[in-house]
Amino acid sequence: MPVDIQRIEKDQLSCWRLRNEDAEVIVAEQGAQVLSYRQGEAAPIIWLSEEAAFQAGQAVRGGVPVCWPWFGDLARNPQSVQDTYQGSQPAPAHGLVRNIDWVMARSDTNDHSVTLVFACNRELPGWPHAVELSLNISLDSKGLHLSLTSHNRGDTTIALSQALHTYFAISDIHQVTVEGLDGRPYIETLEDWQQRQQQGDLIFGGETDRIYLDLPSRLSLRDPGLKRQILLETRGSRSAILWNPWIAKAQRLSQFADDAWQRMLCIETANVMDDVIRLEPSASHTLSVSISTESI
Ligand SMILES: O=P(O)(O)OC[C@H]1O[C@H](O)[C@H](O)[C@@H](O)[C@@H]1O
Repeated sequence: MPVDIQRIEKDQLSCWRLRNEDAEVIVAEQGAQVLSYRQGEAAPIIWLSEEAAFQAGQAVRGGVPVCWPWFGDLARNPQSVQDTYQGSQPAPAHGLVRNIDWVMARSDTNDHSVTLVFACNRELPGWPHAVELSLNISLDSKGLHLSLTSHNRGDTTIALSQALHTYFAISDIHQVTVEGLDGRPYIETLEDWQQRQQQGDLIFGGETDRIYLDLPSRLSLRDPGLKRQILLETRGSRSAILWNPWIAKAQRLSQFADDAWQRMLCIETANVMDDVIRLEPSASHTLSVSISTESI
């Protein structure tokens, strides 16, 4: 089966389109952000907002933004992560790399798979640390594989939090279930960051913004409406954020239709809270997720 890599433009953003058999992935150089992933005529697997704007310097709503070298609000991170930022400007949410250009450093194709490697080795404002960052994006007959590697080239230990902030496309938020969380501790960020424990599978009945800890390597998103489950296999991660803005927050989000909360769910493969990374000099860490689907 032919595999194919093509450079395309989406408004102001330079992108790459990877195709393999009947699957297609589009990645923007800005942020090395996967924008979309679909297999054949089926509904997209990764969600991209119908109001997405492809503007330089602005993270695109949907796809897989890379959050690095911290996740979320820096002030909510462990002190060791907060201490790495020395900027005079307020620390931006989700770190420093999601709206700057990365470099497409390498591509590989063979009969069955296609891989792009993006690198981000720029100096980051307020973050004077020699950590090389790369994202490997690989499409094969099993699915889409993302691996984010941080390599400490400096001589001090650096603490990082991070996430592959994946937006999944779903039929209806009221009908989907996330399996693999039962019995796991989580932080309910909407109730004063209380620590709780998940009972059973996760279903959705309101705004959700939770940090799950101590996770197994496999989660699944069951979607009876689309007759499929999306499987996530992770490596180098024990934490994930489960996020859906629901009705009121949807109206405040940029590039987000008022009713889009019904059709998306973020499962963000992460290293946050007690799962942050301590990267010693010369050490590297890889955070990976493999995304595939099965019929149900
Ligand atoms: O609007 P953004 O900066 O892209 O953030 C979108 C969302 O990301 C994460 O999932 C956080 O847990 C949410 O609290 C946040 O609203």
